[in-house]
Amino acid sequence: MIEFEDVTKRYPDGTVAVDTLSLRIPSNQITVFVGPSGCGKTTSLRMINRTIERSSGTISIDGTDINSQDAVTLRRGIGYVIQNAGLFPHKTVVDNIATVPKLLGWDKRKARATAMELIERVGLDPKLAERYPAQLSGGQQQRVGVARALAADPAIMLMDEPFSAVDPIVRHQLQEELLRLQRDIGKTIVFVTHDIDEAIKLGDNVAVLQVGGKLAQFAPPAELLANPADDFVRGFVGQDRGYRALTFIYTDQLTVQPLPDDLALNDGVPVGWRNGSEEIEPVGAVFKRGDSLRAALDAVLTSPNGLGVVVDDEGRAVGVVDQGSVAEALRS
Ligand SMILES: Nc1ncnc2c1ncn2[C@@H]1O[C@H](COP(=O)(O)OP(=O)(O)OP(=O)(O)O)[C@@H](O)[C@H]1O
Repeated sequence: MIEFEDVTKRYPDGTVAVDTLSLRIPSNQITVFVGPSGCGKTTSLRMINRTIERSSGTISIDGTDINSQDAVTLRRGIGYVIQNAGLFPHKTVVDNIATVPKLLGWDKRKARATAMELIERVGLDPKLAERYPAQLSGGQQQRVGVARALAADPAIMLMDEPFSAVDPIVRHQLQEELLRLQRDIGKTIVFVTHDIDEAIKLGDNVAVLQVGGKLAQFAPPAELLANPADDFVRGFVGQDRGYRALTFIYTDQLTVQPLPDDLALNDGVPVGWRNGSEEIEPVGAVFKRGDSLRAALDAVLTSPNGLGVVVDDEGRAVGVVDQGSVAEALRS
C-alpha cells in the first residue's frame, strides 16, 4: 500500500500544487488520479518516486517512509511511464527496455533476454527489437515505454498520461492491453489522466482531485458514478453518468435470438447486414455474453437495423438481441 498522509507540495514560487492530501493506494490494483488541468495529479504522482520532493506530510510504501531510503534506489524500484514514452532516441528498442536492469547490474545476457520477453508481453513484434524509437509508431513507442517500466519487475508502476498522445483507436488498444497485462502481473499501478472515461475504464479505484490537489472523492468507478460526493465530482463525471454506469451492470436477462439470414458472415464472423442491394451495411459494435449492459446498448444503437450481434470469444456470431430486450433489461 502507498499511503499519503497530509502531503503538501508548495513550489518555490508559492504555488500550492497539492494541499494536505491523505490517501491510501491499495497494492496490486490500478488507482487512477483524475481531475482538471493543474489540479496536482502529476505533482502527486511524482512525489511517490521523489522526482518531486514533497514540502510536508508523509508518503510511505508498505509502512516505510519513502524518505528513509536513497531517492535513486527508490526510483529504480518503481516503474515510470510518461506521455510520448520518453524513450532514449539513440538506443534501440531492446536497449531502451534493458536500461534499468543494466543500471541494477544484471548481466547483459539476462537483461536482454528479459527485454525480449517483455517485447512480446506488451504485444510488440520481436522484429522491432533492433529499431530505434523514431522508427516506431506512437502506439508502439508507448508499448516500449510500458515494457521499459516493467523490465526490473517493480512492485509499483507510475503512469503519467501514458496514452494521451495517440489516436483514439490506438488508445483503446493500449488500454485493453494494459488491463490484460495487469491481470497477469498484478502490479500496484498509479495512473494519471484528465479523461474520466479512461479513469472509469482502467481504475479499480479513482481519486478525483480538484485544483490545489484536494481530494474530492476516492472510490471504485461504479460508486463514483452512482454516488458522486459533491457537485464538483458530479460535474466532472458528467451529465451522462447514468449511461456510463451501465458499464458496471451485467445481465443475463437479454433474450438472444437465432442469427437472421440477412447477417452476412465470413467464417462465422459477422461482416455486415444485407439490405437488399449489392452493398452490405456495417454491423456496428458487437458484444459478448457476459459483457456489460453498456456494450449491449452500444451494439443495438450502432446497428443499422437495431439488432445487436452477440459473438463468442473468437468473434463468431452466436445470436442477436433486439432493442426491446435491452430496454427490458434496462428497466429491471
Ligand atoms: N515547477 C513548478 N513551479 C511552480 N508551479 C508548478 C510547477 N510545476 C507545476 N506547478 C503548478 O502546480 C499546479 C499543479 O500542477 P500539476 O502538473 O501537478 O497538475 P496536473 O493536474 O498534472 O495538470 P495537467 O493535467 O495540466 O498536466 C499547477 O498550478 C502548476 O502550474
